[in-house]
Amino acid sequence: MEIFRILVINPGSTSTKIAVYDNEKSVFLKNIKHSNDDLAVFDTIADQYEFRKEVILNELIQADIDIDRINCVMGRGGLVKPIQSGVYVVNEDLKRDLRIGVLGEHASNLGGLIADDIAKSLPGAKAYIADPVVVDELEDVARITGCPDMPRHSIFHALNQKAVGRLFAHTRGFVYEELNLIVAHMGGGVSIGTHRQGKVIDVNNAIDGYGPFSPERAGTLPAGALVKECFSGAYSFEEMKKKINGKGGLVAHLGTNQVTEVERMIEAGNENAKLVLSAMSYQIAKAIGGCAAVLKGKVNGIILTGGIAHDKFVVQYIRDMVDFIAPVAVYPGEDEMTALMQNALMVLRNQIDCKVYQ
Ligand SMILES: Nc1ncnc2c1ncn2[C@@H]1O[C@H](COP(=O)(O)OP(=O)(O)OP(=O)(O)O)[C@@H](O)[C@H]1O
Ligand SMILES: CCCC(=O)O
Repeated sequence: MEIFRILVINPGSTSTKIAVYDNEKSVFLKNIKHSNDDLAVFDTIADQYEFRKEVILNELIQADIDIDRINCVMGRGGLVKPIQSGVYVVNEDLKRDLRIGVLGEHASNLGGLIADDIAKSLPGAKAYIADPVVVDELEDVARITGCPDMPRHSIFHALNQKAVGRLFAHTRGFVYEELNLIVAHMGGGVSIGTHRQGKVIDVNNAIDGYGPFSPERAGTLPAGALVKECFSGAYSFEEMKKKINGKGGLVAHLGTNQVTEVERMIEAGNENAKLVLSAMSYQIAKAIGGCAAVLKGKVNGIILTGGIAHDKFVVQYIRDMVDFIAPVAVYPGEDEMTALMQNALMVLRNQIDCKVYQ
C-alpha cells in the first residue's frame, strides 16, 4: 500500500498544533503554546505569520522529521468567503482572502497560508485546507432576518461537526449522508448544527453573536438593550465587540471561561455559578429543539461534542431536555488534527475531488 506523508497545521488563538501522519498513523504531534508575551508584539493575527511558520519548521527539525517525504500539507482554513464543505487546494484567490480575512480575523486564517509556503519549499507537496469555519450549506430560508441588511451567516465548527457526524454514522453502519443529525459543538464558542443528509442547512454563527451563550461569547442578546449600550457613550466599538466575543458568557457572569472552574465554584456552594451553567445548558438544549423542528422531527441522533461535552452536569441537563427527540451520543473534545488528516487522505487516495476556491 502506498504510504502518504501528511503535515497538518492548525493555528489556534494561543497555540499552533502540528502533526505528521504516514497514512492514518501519527508519527509526530505537538501542541505549541504561544505565551501572551510571544504574541503581544504583533498588532494583527496576519502579522504572526513568519513567527508561527518558523516555530513550526523548528519543531519539525528538532523532531528529526524527514520533511522532504511530505506529500501534502493540510492547513486549518479561515474566515474566507462562504464555501461548500470539502477540501480546497490553496490557490492565489484563497491566499488573498486568507490574508484579508474576508469575514474577520481568526488564527485559522494562517493555516492555509503557512501550509502553502511550506509545501512550495518541498519537492512534490501540495497545500490544502478542509472544512473551514465558513462552510455554508444554509437553506435560503435560514439566512433571512427581520433586517434585510443583516442576514444570518454560517460560521461554525464545521470540521469537528462533520467529523463526529461521520463517526456517529460509521459506528452505526450508516453513511453520514443518509442521516438527519443535530450536532452541538460546545467549546469556547458554541455552535448547534442541523445536519440534513450530509448538509448543515441551519446553524448559529458561533463567532458573531447569536445562538446560545458560551464560555466567552454572549450569544443572542436583547437587540434594544444592545443598541442602547452601543450609543451610551460608555463603550468604544472595540469594547462592545469584546463584550460579545471574548468577555461575554461565563466570563461576564463568573470571570472564567473554564467550565472546570465553574464546577469548582458549584462544589464550593456558589448558587449563582450553578444557575449560570444551567442557563447555558438550557439555551443549548432549546437550540437543539429548534433544529428538531427544522428536521420536522425526523432526527436520527443528537451529538454533544467539544470540550464541555466532558462535563457531566451540562451533558445531563441537556440530555434531560432533549432525549425525547432522539438518542443522545456524546463525543467529548474534538479531534481536528485527525479530521484534517482524514480529509487529506481522501484527496490523496482519489476518493474525493478537490474543490477550487474562487
Ligand atoms: N474534563 C472537563 N470537564 C468539564 N469541562 C471541560 C473539561 N475539559 C474541558 N472543559 C471545558 O471545555 C471548554 C473548552 O472547550 P474546547 O477545548 O473545545 O474549546 P476551544 O478549542 O478553546 O474552542 P472552540 O471549541 O470553540 O474552538 C472550557 O470551558 C473547558 O473548561
Ligand atoms: C466558529 C468556530 C471557531 C471558534 O469558536 O473560534
